Amino acid sequence: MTPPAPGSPSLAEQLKGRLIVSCQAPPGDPMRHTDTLVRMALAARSGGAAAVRVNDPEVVAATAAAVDLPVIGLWKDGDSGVFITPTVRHALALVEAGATVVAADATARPRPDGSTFAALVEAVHAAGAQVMADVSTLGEGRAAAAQGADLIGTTLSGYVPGSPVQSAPDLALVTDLAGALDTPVIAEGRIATPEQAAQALAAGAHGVVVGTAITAPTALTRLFADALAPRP
Ligand SMILES: CC(=O)N[C@H](C=O)[C@@H](O)[C@H](O)[C@H](O)COP(=O)(O)O
Repeated sequence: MTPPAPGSPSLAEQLKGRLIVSCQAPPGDPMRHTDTLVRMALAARSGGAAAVRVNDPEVVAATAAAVDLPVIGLWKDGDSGVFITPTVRHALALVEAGATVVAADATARPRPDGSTFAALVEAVHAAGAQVMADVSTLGEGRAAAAQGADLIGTTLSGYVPGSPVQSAPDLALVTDLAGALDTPVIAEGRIATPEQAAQALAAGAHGVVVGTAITAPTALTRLFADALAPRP
């Protein structure tokens, strides 16, 4: 990670009031192809995104090389428990690949190697990058901020045990986090329209991540196809 040139805006300044596009594809999806995901990131840049959020060190490296935007990198390893950048090893691989920010699960659940979120923050900072804490509750957001996270994202609201499944963005959590913390809050999860993105900013978000609504043609096609001919 190269530090910003003197006088250049900080990452938080670059993200203030702006859109971050999540360019990811689930396992088995035809779009899960590094060059394709890089093309999506380039399109996001052309469309006005201030940063991109990208999964897997290989995709982070290819995106950082090709796209002139901050890359928020994560590494999904597994599909249960803490699997978004679960360990320090995963986090440092993302920094090595060129991530400006490492996004990591900061829920209260145990990490697979018994490490702590605080240790991950310390290691990423020592390597010269920043940390986005993916949380599901106000308490997790407070804890992550106290442990030194640079950004707090509502990413995991609705996706962990005890967090009610929702179809809309969790703007109440955005409001609560923004009211309680000095650390910038990033609204993420189920933001499906430009109006919802604007509502997230109005609720106090510093920036807004949109994924599926922009970069997931398989899921979007399914919405339309199912509306015409619902599957059994
Ligand atoms: C819960 C989880 O694993 N979220 C992931 C985090 O990186 C991604 O699968 C989401 O697409 C991303 O958060 C953006 O959200 P949405 O696609 O709803 O705009």
